[in-house]
Amino acid sequence: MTDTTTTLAELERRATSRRERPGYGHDALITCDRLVRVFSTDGVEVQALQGLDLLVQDGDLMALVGASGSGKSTLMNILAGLDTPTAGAARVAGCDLLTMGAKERLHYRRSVVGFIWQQTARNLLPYLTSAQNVALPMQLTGRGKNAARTARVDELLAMMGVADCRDRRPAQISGGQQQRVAIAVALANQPSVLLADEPTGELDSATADQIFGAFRRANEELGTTIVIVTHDQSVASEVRRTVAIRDGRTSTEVLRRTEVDAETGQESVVAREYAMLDRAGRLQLPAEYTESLGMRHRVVLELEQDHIGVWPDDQP
Ligand SMILES: Nc1ncnc2c1ncn2[C@@H]1O[C@H](COP(=O)(O)OP(=O)(O)OP(=O)(O)O)[C@@H](O)[C@H]1O
Repeated sequence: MTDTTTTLAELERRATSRRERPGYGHDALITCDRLVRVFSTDGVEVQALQGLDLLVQDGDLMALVGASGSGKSTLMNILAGLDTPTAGAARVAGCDLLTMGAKERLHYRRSVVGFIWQQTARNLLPYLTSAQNVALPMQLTGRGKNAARTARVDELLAMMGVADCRDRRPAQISGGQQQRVAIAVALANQPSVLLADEPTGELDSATADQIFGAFRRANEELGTTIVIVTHDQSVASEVRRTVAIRDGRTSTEVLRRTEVDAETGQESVVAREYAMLDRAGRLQLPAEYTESLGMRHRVVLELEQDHIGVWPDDQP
């Protein structure tokens, strides 16, 4: 009898502690929890996202990389509020991207996220000057009085290093300047998150560096969280965190930190690559590792004191 009571009490205690444990990503600005997106065309299903987990903290500046077709743009479209996932959960700055109604979605796209696309022409209205392009999002949301808006427009254009483009239309400025004006447009309504899909894809490397500098300033001076999809290795290696997507899931992550040499005082950036362990305990082993050891369908796992060993199948 006592045993049964103890067991029940213990079970209850465990259930309560599980219920009270903070949910996955409760303190993250962006939470993607087992995100799935299936596209069906002509009866053929493509699983663009296959249970993707991703957490981004407030104030992060991070890059997303991955082969063509791995699901990067699908994820960005969902985070931008332009597409809805098939299953899973996605939350950005407290907004639930699956259950949002039309009105909330409009507010989300105008004020919570800002986006910059690869095609410079997609970011700006061609018949408006840079200043008018930056002012437009504020006018649409009725934000601020005229004088305050003008001041913010000038402040953002100056921060992005394109104050001299103020009164020119997109066709009268370079592609790199257009992208920097586009960042100012995206920042106009003080979004929590900036999303950029290959923002330097159409530009040469010197111009790409300037664009990246503009993102860094937005991150450091305004505290805006920034997620950049890029193929550009130099951009990916500039950020503290690079997450790789493979087959619709996050697969590896590189974290970089600055170390100071105790003797010389010299600073150097140290990068470390991590494999992602998803919430179900799944781990994606790099193909080059498994191939080099001939690992295929089964592997042997052994729990050691401070690591888990993975060996090739020992059965004939
Ligand atoms: N609207 C759609 N209809 C059908 N399939 C789609 C659609 N959008 C994307 N896909 C498919 O989903 C998968 C992921 O595509 P996605 O565009 O997200 O990849 P990506 O990593 O952004 O690629 P890239 O680097 O080439 O832009 C691909 O197989 C793609 O063909």
